[in-house]
Amino acid sequence: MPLHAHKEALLVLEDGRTFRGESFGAEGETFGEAVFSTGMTGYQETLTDPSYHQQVVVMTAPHVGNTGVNDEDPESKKIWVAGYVVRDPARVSSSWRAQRTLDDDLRDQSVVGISGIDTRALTRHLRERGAMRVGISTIDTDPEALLAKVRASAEMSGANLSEAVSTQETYVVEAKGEKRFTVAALDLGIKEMTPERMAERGIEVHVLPATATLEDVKAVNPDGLFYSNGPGDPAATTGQVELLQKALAEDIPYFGICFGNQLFGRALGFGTYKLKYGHRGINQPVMDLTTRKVEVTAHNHGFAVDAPVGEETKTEFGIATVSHVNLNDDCVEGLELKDAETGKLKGFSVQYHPEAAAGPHDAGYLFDRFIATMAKEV
Ligand SMILES: NC(=O)CC[C@H](N)C(=O)O
Repeated sequence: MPLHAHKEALLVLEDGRTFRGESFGAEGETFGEAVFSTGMTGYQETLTDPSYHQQVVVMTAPHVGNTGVNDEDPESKKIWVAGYVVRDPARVSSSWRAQRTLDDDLRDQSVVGISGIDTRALTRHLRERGAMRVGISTIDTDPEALLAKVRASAEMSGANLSEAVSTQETYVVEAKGEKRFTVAALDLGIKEMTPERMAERGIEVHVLPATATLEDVKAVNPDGLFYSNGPGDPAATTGQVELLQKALAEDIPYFGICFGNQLFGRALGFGTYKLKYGHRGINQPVMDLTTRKVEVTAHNHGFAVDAPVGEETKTEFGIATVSHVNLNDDCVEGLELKDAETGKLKGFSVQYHPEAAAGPHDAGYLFDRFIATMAKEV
């Protein structure tokens, strides 16, 4: 299937750097935070990850769209990225699983993209100057005019976005085989693979809206509480931090992924901060400080927890420690909370993605650790 005939498109960064390319996907104008993903595979999963809400994703992989689009790989019901920047879109989709082209999907879902961009130069710019706001337009190709709109657009710092992407209604993902545990999972932007990974281990997952209360959580009679990944600034997501504190005070075992790690950190009294350009890709090396084992892991985060590595922190809920660190930049990648008296694990979280779609499955053991925590075995 050939690409549609394309017209000129313009990309302008907040600091004034400008790139010219061609329209890819929908025509129009879009704004967001420019971030780059280094994943060489998994563009469908990236596009449909709700954590990318209000972000314009730059793909460092030079060829995007080669295997087209299917209805099996998405991580949610729609494409969430605010815009999409690629070097060279595939002219032909080639896979027995392909149902449509990527270009068609972007058009159908009104996602504005740009192709023909020197994504290597753009990525180096973001790496050196940091993530920043960006605009893409096929209708206003005057750089000065677009720059003014970029500078007037919303910032990621201070943005509370999880409620906008969350389910409105609770739904249940049934356990596969024998049901062993019930988990209340707060949907802050959950990816479909996460309840799936729990269900295949015998967990019945009740996915709750981001606005759920402690009563809603307890109504499920859960063995454990889970917080998902999600978009936005953890410092702006206060209601969910309060809910987590109440659950920890009631000794409900906890597991959090990505945003769920940042909110766990805040619930324990640590701060969070914005990374210069974040981690987005599927080959980030992380060390488990307990076992000293290194995992290759999938990431998508722009914020991180500020907690001391190698030190115990006394909190009102127990003793907190940093469990995992990133070997590229020493950033905190996991937290653990133990009961001050018994030393039993009360909760833990990781900044990366053990459900890994796309990505390596090195960190899949963390779902088993959640089961062991709920079973009070660790
Ligand atoms: N994938 C996520 O959960 C991202 C968390 C948060 N929005 C960040 O960018 O750091």
